[in-house]
Amino acid sequence: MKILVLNAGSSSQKSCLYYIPDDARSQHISTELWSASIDWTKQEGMANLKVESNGLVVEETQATNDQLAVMKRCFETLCEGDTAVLETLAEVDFVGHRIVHGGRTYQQPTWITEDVKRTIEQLIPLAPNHNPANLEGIKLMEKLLPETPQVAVFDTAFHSKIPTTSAIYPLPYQWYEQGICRYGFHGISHQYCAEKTAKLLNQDLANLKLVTCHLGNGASLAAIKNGHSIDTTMGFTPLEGLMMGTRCGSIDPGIVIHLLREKDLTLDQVDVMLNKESGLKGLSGISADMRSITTEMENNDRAKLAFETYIHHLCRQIGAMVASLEGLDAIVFTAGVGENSAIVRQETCQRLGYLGVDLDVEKNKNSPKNEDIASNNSQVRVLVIHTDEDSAIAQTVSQIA
Ligand SMILES: Nc1ncnc2c1ncn2[C@@H]1O[C@H](COP(=O)(O)OP(=O)(O)O)[C@@H](O)[C@H]1O
Ligand SMILES: CC(=O)OP(=O)(O)O
Ligand SMILES: [Mg+2]
Repeated sequence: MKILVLNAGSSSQKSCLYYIPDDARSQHISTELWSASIDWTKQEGMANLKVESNGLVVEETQATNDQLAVMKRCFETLCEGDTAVLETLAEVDFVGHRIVHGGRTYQQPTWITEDVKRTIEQLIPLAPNHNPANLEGIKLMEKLLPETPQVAVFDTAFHSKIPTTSAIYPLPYQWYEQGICRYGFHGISHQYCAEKTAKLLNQDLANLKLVTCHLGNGASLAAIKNGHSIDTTMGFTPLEGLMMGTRCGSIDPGIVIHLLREKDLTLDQVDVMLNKESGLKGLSGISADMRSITTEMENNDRAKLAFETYIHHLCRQIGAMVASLEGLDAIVFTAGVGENSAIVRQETCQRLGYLGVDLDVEKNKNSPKNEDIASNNSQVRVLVIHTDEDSAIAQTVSQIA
């Protein structure tokens, strides 16, 4: 079967077409026929489209703010030009979507119906940077592939069984009953990385205590014990936890009350500030992109401050996850920053020496994918894993199809 996967992140739209032989569904075998990514962040009003298939890499830059038009163009390349791998789009058997917020309603992969779309829409206030793009993706696919069944795979699902003490906020209990609780995100990635880690270490996932660090534009940690998420840094929305590209992560909620009450900021202004103008971008005044921060920090104090604060928050919250796990066998780095920034891993691991973490600095320098980069003496393994949320979604779809 051929499965098209759509994964809308806060800074990018990634899509992949997989072929999974019918007799190999349970064996986690898939072939990637085509992949595309759209980067919305390179320059205001510009979208960068990169398509890979047939051994080619084709890049296009579109000068537009019309995200739907860029997405349409992206899917045209499945059937047109040198990157074509299909005669017609109708050859796609199923479409799988990463849906960021599933709330309490959806904790399993789910066939997309009008009800499912309505719930995704109702959850927009809880994931304003993601659920709208997810819904757009579903609607576009309904137009392009009206006969093709679509499946929603939820980023919240993996965390849906975390213990109540991790899930509940110490607010009046009625709010918990009304669904104000920790949902956690990046679950597809955290679960994929945990399974991959167990394979790479040749150990049973049931015996491992892991902290998975998903450091992309959005960033979160998960504490994984016996293969289950038992704690995570993102919460009711993808705003809590680590300092991120443009999001502040955890701050004193009193600041929000103060800004609204004393500083005459409107609710929308505070929302934009916390979600889009904070984090690396807010502190540095330069960029949300870790590449620019690490390049600039040699000569720029604010870039250096942004970097050091990022590492401080990361290490502090890794400590919190280790406390929840009551131990640690491995730390896993993944996603854009986690996979590619040697300096982020090095600075982090250096500060975690007290936990018995000892990095092989030479191995770390090359950012090897799917490898253990801890020294032989390290009491804790350190892995860099290329998160393949998309193939994980395709596998999930193939198992329910
Ligand atoms: N070589 C690199 N060094 C440091 N950071 C990088 C590198 N490549 C990508 N990144 C970071 O990864 C981020 C994107 O991560 P990604 O996981 O693709 O994000 P998302 O899915 O949230 O859109 C970019 O904002 C950039 O900061
Ligand atoms: C949930 C979330 O923050 O996702 P992303 O990192 O893809 O923006
Ligand atoms: Mg992502």
